[in-house]
Amino acid sequence: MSIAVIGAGKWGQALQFALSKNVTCKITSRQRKSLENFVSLEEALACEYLVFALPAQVVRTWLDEHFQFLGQKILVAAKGIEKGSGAFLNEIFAAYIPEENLSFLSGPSFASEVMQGLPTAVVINSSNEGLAKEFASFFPSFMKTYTSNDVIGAEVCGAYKNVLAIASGICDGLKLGNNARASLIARGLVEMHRFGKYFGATDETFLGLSGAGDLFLTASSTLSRNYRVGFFLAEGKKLDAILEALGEVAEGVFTSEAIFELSSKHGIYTPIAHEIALILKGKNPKESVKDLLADS
Ligand SMILES: NC(=O)c1ccc[n+]([C@@H]2O[C@H](COP(=O)([O-])OP(=O)(O)OC[C@H]3O[C@@H](n4cnc5c(N)ncnc54)[C@H](O)[C@@H]3O)[C@@H](O)[C@H]2O)c1
Ligand SMILES: O=P(O)(O)OC[C@H](O)CO
Repeated sequence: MSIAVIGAGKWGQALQFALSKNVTCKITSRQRKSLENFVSLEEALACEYLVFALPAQVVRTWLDEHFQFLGQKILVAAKGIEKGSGAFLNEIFAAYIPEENLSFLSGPSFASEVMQGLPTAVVINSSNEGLAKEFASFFPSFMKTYTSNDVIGAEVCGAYKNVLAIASGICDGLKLGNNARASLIARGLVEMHRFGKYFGATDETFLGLSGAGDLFLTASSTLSRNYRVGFFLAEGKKLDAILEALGEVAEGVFTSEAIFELSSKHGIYTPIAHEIALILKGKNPKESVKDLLADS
């Protein structure tokens, strides 16, 4: 078997590190990097299994410009909803790859901890159970892999938790306390569930690794890029400067806009995500806190 990771950012490198414990895992990116088994894009695309670790917002353009379906089996490792279109990643990939060849990775998984070989549990989500189990079998013993067929639920959880992590960072940046952060995360889980159910997600996904697990992780740690964006926004730093200094993607910044658009279009009650979208457009975080506390 042959497998390659597309994208050599933090997550792509972490996934190659993990997968290389069990199999020879190639990696490629637009800029050549001095990584073991770094290969050309052509060589990567010729592999039987591909793991996509690109930022969600560039996926459609990347597929348009580079991808040719040769029967590859795909594991999408990105988390996000495309702004502008409001498209989920499974919808974007479905235009290029048959559903039975598609799977999606979710769950509480900081790249930096995977790179240390620390215990991690993830979920591989696909309508094709056999494919999910194939990819699950490639992961090393320190990464416990579960499988699920709730692709929509996993996608909503992975994307929405990033927006809630920004909210949690804002809460801590404003020094509102542990009570406030716990309430925010709990209400955020309810809101994420409401949003996911609208699009056909399954209830238990939100109580598992993809939902509560990834939300608790990301909303409670400075290891999260999204949490750090929120924290620095609360301190009055400008978003552009925060992202420049971060040097890595914070998907919640873009997914926030996508959720705002989808919720407005479909009439879904998502007050926390709504306020985060407004804050990212310049609203004072302290005003948002007042509005959320005053909200029914
Ligand atoms: N870092 C983590 O802990 C982690 C864990 C789970 C999931 N993810 C998800 O994985 C995805 C990637 O995150 P990351 O942490 O690797 O981000 P990153 O910022 O570390 O790396 C992103 C990589 O994508 C490349 N890239 C950006 N635009 C591109 C384009 N147009 N064409 C080709 N390559 C492009 C960049 O050069 C960079 O190497 C995100 O959706 C993220 O939410 C990250
Ligand atoms: O650093 P973040 O906020 O993008 O979170 C990384 C992973 O999604 C955690 O599961």
